[in-house]
Amino acid sequence: MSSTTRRPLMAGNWKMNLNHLEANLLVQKLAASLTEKQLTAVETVVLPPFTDLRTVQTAVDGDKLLIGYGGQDLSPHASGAYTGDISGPMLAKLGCTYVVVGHSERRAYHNEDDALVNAKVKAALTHGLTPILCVGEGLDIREQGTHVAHCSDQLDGGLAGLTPEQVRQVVIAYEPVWAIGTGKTATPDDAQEVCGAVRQRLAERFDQETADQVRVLYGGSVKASNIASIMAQSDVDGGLVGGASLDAEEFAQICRFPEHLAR
Ligand SMILES: O=C(CO)COP(=O)(O)O
Repeated sequence: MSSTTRRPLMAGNWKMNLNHLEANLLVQKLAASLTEKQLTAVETVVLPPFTDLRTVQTAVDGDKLLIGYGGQDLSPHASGAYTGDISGPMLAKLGCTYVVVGHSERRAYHNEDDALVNAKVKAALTHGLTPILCVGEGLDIREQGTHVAHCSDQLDGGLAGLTPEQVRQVVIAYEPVWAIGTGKTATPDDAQEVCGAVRQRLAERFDQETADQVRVLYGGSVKASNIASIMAQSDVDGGLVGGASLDAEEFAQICRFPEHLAR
């Protein structure tokens, strides 16, 4: 399967930004900035903070917007005494289709290791959510030149114990930590090197059909000005966009990256 048969996915990770009123405004503006043709060609998803999800659901359902949404994290547990956590069934009930798992900020600030990330991937799948499993190396690993092995290990850990059928429902995001929020984007070749290696690893660990079907995103200082060159890489199927997704027009421009969708 070539990259042209995998539907491009642009996901806006709002991180800890925007209250529910601002969320409503941004979703409405985003939908108004994109045509039905554009929203059909490129799957467009927002990943707001938990406190905004009900508002986003109301906006999307009320106006039948062709925009998907999801959470930025989930508990590995379905319910129980886990103060402060949010479960897969709660996200699914709000109409979420996606959930980010193993973002480098969760790994760094909440000590999430591959075993926990793996449990969260499994919880997401159990509750009908598509996990966006993040992998990526820090600057030290990049400078040592061991970034491909590092990302492959995170991939193996995150997908441990899954069947090929389950892996086909997962989205992988390669986010080099040194490129997140720094304005320092990986070159298109850097993005392709690791996204290609991720796909190759999926073929080795699972099977070729799985590797061909799974969408692999790039994330790290994606902007309207650099998305086209990143998307020109054969193994990059979309973007996981942080800062630039907080501006409706910039994110809409990112979603219009294919030349024929520009107008
Ligand atoms: O972490 C990211 C998305 O999950 C990337 O963030 P920036 O686009 O702000 O660099």
